[in-house]
Amino acid sequence: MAAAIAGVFQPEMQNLIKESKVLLVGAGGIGCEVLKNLVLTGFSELEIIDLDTIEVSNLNRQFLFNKESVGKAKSHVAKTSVLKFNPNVNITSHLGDIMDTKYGVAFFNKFKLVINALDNKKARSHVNRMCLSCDIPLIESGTMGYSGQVEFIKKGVSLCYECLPKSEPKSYPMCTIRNTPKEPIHCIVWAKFLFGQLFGESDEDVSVDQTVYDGTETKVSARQWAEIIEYDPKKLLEKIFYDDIKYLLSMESMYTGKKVKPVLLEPSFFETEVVEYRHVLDSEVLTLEQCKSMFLDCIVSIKQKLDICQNKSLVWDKDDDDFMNFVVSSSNIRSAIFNIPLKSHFDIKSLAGNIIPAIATANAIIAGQIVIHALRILSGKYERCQSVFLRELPNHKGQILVKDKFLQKPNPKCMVCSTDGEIVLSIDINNITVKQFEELILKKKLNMVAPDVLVDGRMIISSDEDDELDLYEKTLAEAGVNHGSRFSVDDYFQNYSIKIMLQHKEKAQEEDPDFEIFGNLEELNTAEKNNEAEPEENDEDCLIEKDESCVERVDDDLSTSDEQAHDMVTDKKQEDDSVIKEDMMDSDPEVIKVDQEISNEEILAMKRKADEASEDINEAKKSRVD
Ligand SMILES: Nc1ncnc2c1ncn2[C@@H]1O[C@H](COP(=O)(O)OP(=O)(O)OP(=O)(O)O)[C@@H](O)[C@H]1O
Ligand SMILES: [Zn+2]
Repeated sequence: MAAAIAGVFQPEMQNLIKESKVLLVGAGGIGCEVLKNLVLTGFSELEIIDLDTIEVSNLNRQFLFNKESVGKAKSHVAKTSVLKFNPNVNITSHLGDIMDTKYGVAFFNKFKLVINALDNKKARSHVNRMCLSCDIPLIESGTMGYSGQVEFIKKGVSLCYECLPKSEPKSYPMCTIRNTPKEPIHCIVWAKFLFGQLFGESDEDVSVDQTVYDGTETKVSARQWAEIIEYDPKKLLEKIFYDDIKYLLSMESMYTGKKVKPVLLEPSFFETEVVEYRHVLDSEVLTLEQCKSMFLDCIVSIKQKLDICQNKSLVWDKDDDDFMNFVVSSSNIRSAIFNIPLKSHFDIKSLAGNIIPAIATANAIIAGQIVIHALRILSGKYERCQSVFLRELPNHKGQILVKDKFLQKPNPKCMVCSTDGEIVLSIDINNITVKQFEELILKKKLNMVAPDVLVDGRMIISSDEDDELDLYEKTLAEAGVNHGSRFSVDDYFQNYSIKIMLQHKEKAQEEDPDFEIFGNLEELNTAEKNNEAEPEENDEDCLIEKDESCVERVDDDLSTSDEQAHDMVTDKKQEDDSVIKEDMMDSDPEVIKVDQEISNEEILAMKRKADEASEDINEAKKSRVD
């Protein structure tokens, strides 16, 4: 089935297709489709990289793989499969991480075009930087359920991947989770934390500590108490769903205003016999009595698993029936206490596992569009490579595949693709070590791989192991960093530099964010003024983050249409403050807001343009929140 492109394309284009070396990053859902399309279109010089091996769950949509491929490298199997369609193609496959330093500038420079078919922001940001640095056009893509998008990225020509703020995974205030849940998801998140607290490494404690009356009245953690009572299911039930609730109710001030007060379950609930629940379909909602019975049963089974587990710590997994039952039963009992509707096993599994099913058709449509972009890029028609969006529902014109009217220009204030990138870091210099600064801010937040840092001309972090700087365990203050110091940060691997201006801000209380990043000083001052003017009544400072494990990148609300050309407007909720706040003591960020600066004036100007261009501005405002 070798590609026959003679007669389809002009001779010059045929040569470009045959000779242009293309790198495909990711051989998953979109990657497999793209590879097949490239090969069938006549592309003949391809390299593909993926760090993963094939799992059974990939087989429903990653059709270059079959049962025999399970456990083998995705990139190698994908290569072998497509060679059957067209054996005249030269494909090199790599089993590896694209962020590995062996895939540096020399590797990227070989390619005429790079295509991202990835599933995480970190790798996407990295490839974005490599392509900007090598000035290679990049096609960025993503799908989520029925939605998807394709974007063209070229240095100085278009927006880069990091030009606009990205929506962060949905997060919930920790205080809401602990004390004032309002929606089923709050109880589901709480139940997962409870699992961690009782059986695993606790991220957050959601059940109160206990006093043990053993003559000494010792205060012990809920986990220690559970061990003391040998995970007696009935005692746990009573503690979690009665004693803890009574404790919450004792804190009068907690339930002022609109906050829903929990209602104590009748003591008889804890006494009654167990009922049968196993016949209930996953799509049906259990009764409260059935939830109780399920809870009692799964505690016994989980305890058995804990006993045989070597390190005495379990990790919650949606695919373990007992673990899942724990979350179903305990989240539903808590919902009943807070007058929140109960949910079915099926719904809770989707919410708890953050599962958005991958749709093969969405991947196929996006992959088709990627190849159309690739052809336009090769023929230099950059202006025709506007972003394309696959919508879950048709727009007012009945279209599901819509594109921006114009190619968006780079954001002059982008901290990645603009030449004068400088950001302001507000942090307590006595409360962070040089090592934490490197790991949590430079690598984790700013996506660098191997940074070198000079402060006021003095090196404090080096990517060269031979440089023995010996400062890593020191705080920034001890390493000679002051309020107003300027960091010059270079990542030679990514060929990326940024200046960071440091503002010392004492961490007054535990809940204060450990650091904040602002686009510039003006923004910092505005944020500070706002803080002074309106102290946040809410519990925003103790947010937790939802898993994003299964979510590929995509616009949350793809309501773009042809006319809604300039809707690079972010969702109004996000544009309020372009700040990153993060708790660096946790491995996971506690609070994240969007980074990078787009001034309000710019946003207004964009909105005005969108107004002019669109018949339906309301729809436009909702879109583009990736
Ligand atoms: N840093 C990286 N280097 C190389 N490949 C990567 C990197 N990060 C992610 N990938 C690959 O990108 C692909 C993305 O594909 P996809 O979104 O379909 O994910 P998947 O893991 O195949 O499916 P799912 O997550 O739904 O089970 C995966 O095969 C993944 O291994
Ligand atoms: Zn940019």
